[in-house]
Order: sequence, then C-alpha cells, then structure tokens
Amino acid sequence: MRALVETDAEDVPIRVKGLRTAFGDKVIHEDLGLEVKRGEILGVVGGSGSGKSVLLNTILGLKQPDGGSVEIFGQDIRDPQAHSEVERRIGVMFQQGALFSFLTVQENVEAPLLEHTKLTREYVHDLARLKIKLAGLPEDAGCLKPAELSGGMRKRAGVARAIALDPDILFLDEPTAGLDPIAAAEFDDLIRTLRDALGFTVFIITHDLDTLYAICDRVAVVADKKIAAVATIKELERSDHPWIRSYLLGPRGRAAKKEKES
Ligand SMILES: Nc1ncnc2c1ncn2[C@@H]1O[C@H](COP(=O)(O)OP(=O)(O)OP(=O)(O)O)[C@@H](O)[C@H]1O
Repeated sequence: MRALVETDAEDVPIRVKGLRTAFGDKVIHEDLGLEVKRGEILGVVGGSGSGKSVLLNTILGLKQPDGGSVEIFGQDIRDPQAHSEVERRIGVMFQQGALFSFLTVQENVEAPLLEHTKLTREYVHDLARLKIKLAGLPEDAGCLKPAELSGGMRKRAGVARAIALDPDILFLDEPTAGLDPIAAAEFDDLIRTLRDALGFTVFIITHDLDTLYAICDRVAVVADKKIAAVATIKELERSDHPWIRSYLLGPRGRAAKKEKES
C-alpha cells in the first residue's frame, strides 16, 4: 500500500486541492485544483492579475493557503520538515533570473550547492561549471557579474542556478519576458532539451504563446479564481471559455499557431 502511495506521489509531483488564497477580503483563488504530471512541461497562463504568481508562491510555500492543500511529492508544504526536504528537490527561476548582483555567475550557481550540500569546495566549483555549460553559456561567462550579461544570458544563468541541485521540478516565472523572439525561441529549446536530458517536471508561467505551442505538453488556464481548463494547446483551441478564445484565437494566438504549423 505504502509503495502505491509513493508511486502516486512521484507520478503527480504537484497536487493542489480546493485551494483558497486571499489578501484580506480580496479572494484570489477559490476551490482551485491542479495536478501536474511527472516529466511534463506545464504552461500556466491567465490574464494579468488572475493569480498566476500568487499560485506559484503558494505552491512554493512562500504564501500560506487560506484553505485547501498543496502537496509536492505527496508532502504537505505546510509541514516545516517536508518543506525543507521539498526545497532540496525543486529549482526556481523568478522573473529577471533573480541573481545576486554582487556575485559572479559562477558564485551564483555555487550558492545553492554550498547551502544545501556538504560537497567539497573543488567539487562544487566543477559542478557549477558543468551547470553553466548545460545552460548554454560560454565558459568565460562564469566570471562575469549579472549586470555584464545580456538579457538572454542572464536568464540562462538563472537556469544554471535553478538546476544546480539537480531538481525534480523546475519552476519558471515568465522566463522569456523581455527577450527578442529569437532569444526566446532559443530559451524554449534549452528548457525542452534540459527536460528531455534530465527528466524533470517543468511548471512555467508565461504570457508567451510561442512557448505554449513550442514546448508545453499541457496548458493550465487560471481564470475565474480557478484552473478554468488544463489540456493540450490543441484541445484548448476548441474551448468555448471567453478568455481562452480571445487569447488563443486573437491575432497573436493565430500568429503563434501559424508559426508552429509552418
Ligand atoms: N502581496 C500582495 N498583497 C495584496 N494583493 C496582492 C499581493 N500580491 C498579489 N496581489 C494581488 O493578487 C492578484 C493576483 O496577482 P498575481 O501577481 O498573482 O497576478 P498574475 O496573474 O501573476 O499577473 P501578471 O500576469 O500581471 O504577472 C492581483 O490582483 C494582485 O494585486
């Protein structure tokens, strides 16, 4: 029985049930449910202010739910011990990469390894170099500070740090925002390549329709305080939900679809 429960928790690494979140009287989510499958790239979309970032923060345990539950690998994130175990298994890239500006890229990537492992200094150094390479940065980028990087390189440095501890889940908050379309497409490729090679689950908040078409296995739509739909992008194109229709069938949605089909 125990084995069955554990398998289920690994196959559904993120499970949100009946979630309610609020700031004072302002309710952001009400009875929200979501299951993320192991190894998938899940895109999370929704209008501005619909509650995507609040959902991410709640899943990460940075905001306490006002009702319902969030389980990561079957563990309730409100349990402090579970929280620290879970923290070790996830990588997060917030908007702008959220790197320490006073550290080099190499030092930024070393930071989680030094905090969460007992590896030797030399090993940490080598591992960080490997992650920088995996994120598609040139070797000499390691000695640069974030301010000395282009926007695209900064995002890659953010990814290198997020994958430092070999996470089972990678969370990305609007990773392609601010990138030109070519850099954004290269970034999407990087995420898919890393997922295919390393096998982690990806939870990606995005406004970028190209990302949805290019790499997402399923897309969850945050609307009406809930997950209004979760399906493949092809299935969502047939939705009659008003926000989904105007999002996917508007000019930008049609362009992204055409690009994918060409
Ligand atoms: N700390 C806070 N205090 C009060 N209200 C907040 C707080 N953080 C977020 N909110 C509110 O919660 C709602 C959802 O915000 P959230 O940032 O999750 O939206 P979002 O879907 O990520 O939007 P965007 O796509 O514009 O980034 C908004 O109305 C926002 O004003």
